[in-house]
Amino acid sequence: MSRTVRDQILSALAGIADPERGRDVVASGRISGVAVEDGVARIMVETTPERAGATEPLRRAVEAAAASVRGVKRASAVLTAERGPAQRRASAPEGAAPGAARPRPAAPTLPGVKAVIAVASGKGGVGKSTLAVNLALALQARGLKVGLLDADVYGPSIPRMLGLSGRPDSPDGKRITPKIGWGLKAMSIGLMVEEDTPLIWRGPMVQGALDQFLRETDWAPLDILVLDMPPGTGDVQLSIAQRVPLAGAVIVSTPQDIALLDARKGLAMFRRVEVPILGLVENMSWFTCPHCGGRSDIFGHGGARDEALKLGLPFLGAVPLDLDVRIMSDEGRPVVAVAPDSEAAAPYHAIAAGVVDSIAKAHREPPRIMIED
Ligand SMILES: Nc1ncnc2c1ncn2[C@@H]1O[C@H](COP(=O)(O)OP(=O)(O)OP(=O)(O)O)[C@@H](O)[C@H]1O
Repeated sequence: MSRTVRDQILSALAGIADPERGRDVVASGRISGVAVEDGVARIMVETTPERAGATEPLRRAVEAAAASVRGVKRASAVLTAERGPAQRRASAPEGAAPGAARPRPAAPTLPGVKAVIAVASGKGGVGKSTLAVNLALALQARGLKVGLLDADVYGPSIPRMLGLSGRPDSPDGKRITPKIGWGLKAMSIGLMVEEDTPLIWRGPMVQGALDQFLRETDWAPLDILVLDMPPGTGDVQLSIAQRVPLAGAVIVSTPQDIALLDARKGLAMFRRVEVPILGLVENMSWFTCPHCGGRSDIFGHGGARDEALKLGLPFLGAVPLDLDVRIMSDEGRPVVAVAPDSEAAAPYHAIAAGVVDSIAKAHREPPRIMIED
C-alpha cells in the first residue's frame, strides 16, 4: 500500500517545476528519497549548502504536494546538501522499478576510514550511547583502530561517558583534531558548545554540523568509525542514514514490547535506504541482584532475540542491567576500558565479535533485492 502512496507522491512531485534545473523536480534528480510509513511521508530534497536558502520555496512546494496526496496524513520535506557518489548510488532512484535489484551502499568514502557503522535505537533511553561507547572500546580491544562520532546532536552524551571536555583543537582553523578518550578518537557537538547552551538544531543545520564532524575531522587512519545516532526514526535519522557512508547498523532495544516496536521502525528505516542491519542487541536484558545474586527479567528478557530470529537477523547479544555499568558510564569510566576482563564487560566483547563478523558477511553477500512495503 505504501508503495502505491509513494508512487502517487512521485507523480504529484512531477508536477512541480525546478526552475534552477529546467525540468520537473523528479526528472531533475532533485528528490533523493521518498519514504512513507503509517501515512507519514518523508521526502529528501537535494540542494547545496550555498543554495539551501534559495531552495526553501521548492522544499515547501514539495511538502505541500506530498501532503495533498490521498493516504498521506502528514508530509515533511527536508533539504539535504551534496552527497558523495556512494550515497548517490545507494539512494532510491526515482521511478525505479519496484523490487528491482539496486546496488548496496558502496565502500566507505571517508578517506582513511575503512567502515562506518551506526548504533541506533527506535526510541530514547534504551542505552544506545552506552552500547556505542563500550562497543567501540571492545572493537579497539580486538586490535582495531576505532573512532566514535556522537551524531546525537540533541542529547550528546559521549563526552561525559568518555570523560572528555574542552573544545577540540583545529591547528589550521579548518580541520578538527578529534579528542582521544580511552584510546578512541572522539568527536561530539557536546565538545563544541557549553553544556547549558540550548541546542536548537533543525533540518539542514543538523546535517551541516554532522557533515562537518564527519568530513572535517582528522579521523584517518581508522578501521571502524562508530556513529552514535540520535534516538528515533525521524527525518534527522533518515537523512543521516542516507548521507553517511554506512557499512551497517546495529539496533539496540530493551526487551519491552514498545521498545521492540520502535526498534522495528529503526530496522525498516535502514532497510529502506539499503544499509545492512548488522544485528540486534538487547540492553537491560535482566538484572542480577548484587545482594542475593537472584536474577530478575525486569523487562521480559528475550524479546530482541525472538525478533531477530523472526526477521532472520543476527542477534548480537544481551547486556544485563548492571549498576556498575551505569555508575561507571556516568563517571566517564566505561566498563570495557576500566575493567575489560570483568563479567560486566563480557557481553560487549561478544557483541564486538558479532559486529566484525556481520560487517564481513554483509559485504560479501550479493546485492540485496529491495523490498518495498
Ligand atoms: N546495561 C545497562 N545497565 C545499567 N545502566 C545502563 C545500561 N545501559 C544504559 N544504562 C544507563 O541508562 C541511561 C541511558 O543510557 P544511554 O544514555 O546510553 O541511552 P540512550 O539510548 O543513548 O539515551 P538517549 O536516547 O537519551 O541518548 C544512562 O544513565 C546509562 O548509564
